[in-house]
Amino acid sequence: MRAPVLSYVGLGSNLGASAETILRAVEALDRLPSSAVRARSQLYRSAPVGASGPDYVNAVVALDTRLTAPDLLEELLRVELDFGRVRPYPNAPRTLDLDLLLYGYAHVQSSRLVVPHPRMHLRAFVLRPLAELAPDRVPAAWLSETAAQAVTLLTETACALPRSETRNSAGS
Ligand SMILES: Nc1ncnc2c1ncn2[C@@H]1O[C@H](COP(=O)(O)OP(=O)(O)OP(=O)(O)O)[C@@H](O)[C@H]1O
Ligand SMILES: Nc1nc2c(c(=O)[nH]1)N=C(CO)CN2
Repeated sequence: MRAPVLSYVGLGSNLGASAETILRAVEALDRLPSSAVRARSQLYRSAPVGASGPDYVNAVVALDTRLTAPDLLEELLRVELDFGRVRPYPNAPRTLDLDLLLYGYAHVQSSRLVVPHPRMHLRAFVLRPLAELAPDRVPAAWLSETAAQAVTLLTETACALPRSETRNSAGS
């Protein structure tokens, strides 16, 4: 059996009940085959970057997975569809966006998947929650270069569901 790989997945939503959607999506990620959510960041609110529309809610999870990176991407795309994701035009508001930010220390470059995520270093809405979970994966220069982007913490009391529990082994 493959050894588990610690990956980091970014979650975003700016359509519907976004905070609740993010928390339910974390539960869906924890149910992925051969995978387990190890930790979830707090939730953050920010204006859309490079787009117009409602504010986003963003978070990051640490996901232990025995799936390959391409298989994990397929699962993420399936979960997005389960949450009603449609793509009418680039950067359109979305019920749920899942980005594979990091897959261990692997570098992946194919027509369908690029890891580390090629725009993560430009996005405070990714770096702030990722730095909570994995400060060693977020260079200080990236944080300072994105410091002007306003990202505010959503209070946990505003969220309907509790933080996900940490589990000890990567799925079955
Ligand atoms: N690391 C990655 N994580 C998620 N999708 C990726 C990744 N690398 C490449 N992709 C590809 O990007 C495609 C389009 O993704 P999507 O429509 O969610 O983009 P987006 O979230 O609007 O923009 P951005 O990629 O800038 O966050 C996916 O179908 C997938 O094949
Ligand atoms: N604040 C914020 N802005 C964005 C986001 C996002 O998740 N949060 N996602 C985008 C495309 O993935 C484009 N812009």
